[in-house]
Amino acid sequence: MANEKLKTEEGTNPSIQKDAKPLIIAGPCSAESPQQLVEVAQELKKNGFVNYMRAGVWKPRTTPNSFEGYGTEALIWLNQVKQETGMPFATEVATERHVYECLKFGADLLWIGARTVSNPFAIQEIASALRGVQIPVLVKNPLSPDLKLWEGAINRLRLAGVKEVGAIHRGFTVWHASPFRNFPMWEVALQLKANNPELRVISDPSHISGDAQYIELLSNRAINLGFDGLMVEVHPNPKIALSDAKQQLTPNQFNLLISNIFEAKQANTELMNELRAEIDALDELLVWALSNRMAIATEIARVKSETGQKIIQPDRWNEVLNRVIGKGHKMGLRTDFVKRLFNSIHRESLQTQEAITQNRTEMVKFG
Ligand SMILES: O=C(O)C(=O)C[C@]1(C(=O)O)C=C[C@@H](O)C=C1
Repeated sequence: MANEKLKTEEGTNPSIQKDAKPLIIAGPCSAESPQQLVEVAQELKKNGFVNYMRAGVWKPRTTPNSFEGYGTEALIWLNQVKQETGMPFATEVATERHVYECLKFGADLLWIGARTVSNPFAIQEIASALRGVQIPVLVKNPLSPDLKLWEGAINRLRLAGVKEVGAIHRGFTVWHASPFRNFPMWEVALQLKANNPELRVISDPSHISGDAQYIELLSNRAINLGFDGLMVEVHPNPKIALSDAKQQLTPNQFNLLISNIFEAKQANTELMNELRAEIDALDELLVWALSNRMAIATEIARVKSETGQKIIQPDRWNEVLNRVIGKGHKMGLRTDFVKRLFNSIHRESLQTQEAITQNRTEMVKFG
């Protein structure tokens, strides 16, 4: 991968504090077995961009009898995988007990899901359980586009003393036909960012789309809008996933996604810098040319005042204008633009000349 600068540094304690690097969290929707977790952790480690491996342990499911996660047993697996691979892990908590279990088994980051964030009692319970503990916590947006409720949950954690709080945009639940599972309503998350410039806000294209085919599109959109990172679901074999099979990427698809987004972005930045440097150089030439032109107009003004010629010379000006319009046309410039630009230069030239001749008349009168 070309974009070495953005890679996570080996051995550094991952943090969610704002810095230049994107915060990347990836991994399966649910922790399904120790083998599944080792396999995905090794792949994510190889990718080099991933700060935390995600895996759901307790799954708040919409429909009863869906797979609800392996609970504490899965935390034991995650802890072992972390020892083996060195990959820090993140999981979702919804109750006080979840927080205690996660802390006991060495979770490195916690997130709070949309359903839980929608309930201030649940958030307060989690915030109180986190008092005095330093672990990064990310708060997903609530189910409805209620910015105050989202900010309220973030503030409850801050008031409990959690220093590293961030946010995850996972879209909003709507009742209408849409290609996406959730409605992105980017403006809500952007407003959260605007209100809290220090807050790291990442996007979760897997939950917004509910469909692996839209993840690149949504990830690109998020990064271009200035989100601070991504949370993406990755499974060694999505087809057999126990939850959200349709929205999980294979490790290869994930590697491609990351290289497409960040390498393309870096290439774009380099190209932009080169192009802007060229514009700067040309602007300097323009200013140099304008300043020289004005110096010559000043010289002409002196000659005019000595020989009694009028400052404005319509015939000469038409000649100048037609020549530059003709040249401009050949070089792809619109006539209207060249006309406006040169008429403005002419006005400045006339003003400069008037000031000069005025001065000279006064000098003759009084001096
Ligand atoms: O050619 C002149 O007489 C000038 O003073 C120069 C200039 C110009 O800026 O190009 C300025 C005023 C005239 O109306 C025509 C042309």
